[in-house]
Amino acid sequence: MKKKQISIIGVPMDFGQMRRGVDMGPSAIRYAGVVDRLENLHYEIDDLGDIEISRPEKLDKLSEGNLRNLKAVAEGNTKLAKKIDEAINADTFPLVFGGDHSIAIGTLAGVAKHYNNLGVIWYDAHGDLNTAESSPSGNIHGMPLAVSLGLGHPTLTEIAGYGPKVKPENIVIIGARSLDEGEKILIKELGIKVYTMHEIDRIGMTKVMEETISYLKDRTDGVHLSLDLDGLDPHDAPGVGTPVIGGISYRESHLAMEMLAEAGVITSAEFVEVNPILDERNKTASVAVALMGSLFGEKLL
Ligand SMILES: NC(=[NH2+])NCCC[C@H](N)C(=O)O
Ligand SMILES: [Mn+2]
Ligand SMILES: [Mn+2]
Repeated sequence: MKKKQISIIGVPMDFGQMRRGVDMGPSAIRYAGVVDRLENLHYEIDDLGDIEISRPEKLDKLSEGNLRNLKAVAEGNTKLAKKIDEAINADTFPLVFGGDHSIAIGTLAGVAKHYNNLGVIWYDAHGDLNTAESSPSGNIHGMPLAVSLGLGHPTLTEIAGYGPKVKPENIVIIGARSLDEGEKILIKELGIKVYTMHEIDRIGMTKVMEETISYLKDRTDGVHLSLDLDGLDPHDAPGVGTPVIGGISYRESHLAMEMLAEAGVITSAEFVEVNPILDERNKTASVAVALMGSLFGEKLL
């Protein structure tokens, strides 16, 4: 990691899906000791606190078409994009805690304008490539990657006043094992690079990360890591809203983070979908913090 200063930004957002509790993710991750962990690695940490997200009880849950809570999701992400922008202008590394994965819309809106060719590693069981038309659920947390490609409702694709944020050839999805039909079509049409669980089983995480790193190094000038905890197997990360069995192991995930640290390619990161209500004694938040340790260069010896 190039920058020695990290800005932590919490996003207690749960409007991108239907299970309450994921808004407590940022607290759970802090409680699991993230600041000490990163300070021990000699980073200077500035915890900027949480983005203000309206409470659902107060909200007129304005949905549009098949886009649940569209207005609330757009509002939160607009604020987030601004905060990210400030963190990067202050020459710090933005480290974002979710919240559901719809917050990647705001993170990428804030990050992408600082790069000509931003790369994205999407570590996830899902593709999150749905649009209102293809989504089986209407949940916006299943859409952020499509939105960042410029596909979807303009209220989302134009956040921060520009779009698209990323190019399909600069994206690598790792850990996919649950894709909707429309997502599969889009992946083929756009030629997005995907390592499904099949490839991870077959060639191993070492090869997957070697290939990912050299692929992105060649074509990008910065790489954002968007890590959905449901990319991991539910055995290791049970506290998520949309678990899918047969996922990436704790060990493989550490290896992936260690290889990213060694390569020094990551320029911003977010850890999302931690839901303490569904968790077992804060296990998933602790796993997230352990992975952040590896991402920022922690070693045993
Ligand atoms: N970030 C997530 N956990 N996304 C899950 C998405 C699930 C499903 N593909 C949907 O669109 O509803
Ligand atoms: Mn997911
Ligand atoms: Mn996701």
